[in-house]
Amino acid sequence: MNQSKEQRILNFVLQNAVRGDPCSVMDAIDKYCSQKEWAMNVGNEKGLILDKTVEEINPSVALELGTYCGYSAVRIARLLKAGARLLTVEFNPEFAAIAKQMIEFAGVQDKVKLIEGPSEEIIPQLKKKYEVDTLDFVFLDHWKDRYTPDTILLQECSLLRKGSVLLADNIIVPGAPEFVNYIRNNPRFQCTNYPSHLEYMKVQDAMEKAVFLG
Ligand SMILES: O=C(c1ccccc1)c1ccc(O)c(O)c1[N+](=O)[O-]
Ligand SMILES: [Mg+2]
Repeated sequence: MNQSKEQRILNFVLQNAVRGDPCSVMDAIDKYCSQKEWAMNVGNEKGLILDKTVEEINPSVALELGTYCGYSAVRIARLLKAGARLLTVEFNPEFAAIAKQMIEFAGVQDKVKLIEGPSEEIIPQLKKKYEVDTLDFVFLDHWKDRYTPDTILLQECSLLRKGSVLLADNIIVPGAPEFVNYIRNNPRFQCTNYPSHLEYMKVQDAMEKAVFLG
């Protein structure tokens, strides 16, 4: 049966990266997706914004919405301190299966909990089922029309605390205009925009950071 693009990305990583070396995994994905087949990984340019945000926060508990092939999960997990953890949520079972292998090959599986299912079902389970008190960092990179309802749901579930940081990908392309309107006009968030480019393309994109003020 024809392989999926995501399987071809994983195969390229398995053949070209170094097991247990997260940076080699990120580099292999970026090389394949810039030279062979475009894919919706956050990429290196926006990835550096993600890195700086994670390093500033040094989170104990981080949440990612939208795992895809695991590129940003590997990127985030490699920066986490001992004992810190990333919960990453993926709705698509095929993507989740690829991401699981990618995370394990990169050697960051002990820091990452991959949860398969819709974000609107998983978020209300985080406290009791996944033993989360509050989230220090949330990376939003899933369906763009879920950014706003899931941000509201995080608040309703008391998962944000004063200083919790949200970072949202794709503010321009594909775009999340409803989320931008919601978050920038909400007095409970302090927002910062980071202009960048769509992964592997010369197309304007941006990330939005939103600090929860409590
Ligand atoms: O929505 C798409 C998309 C739309 C159409 C075709 C391919 C991808 C997309 C594009 C770039 C992203 O960085 C990203 O996170 C996504 N996404 O689905 O979450
Ligand atoms: Mg994205």
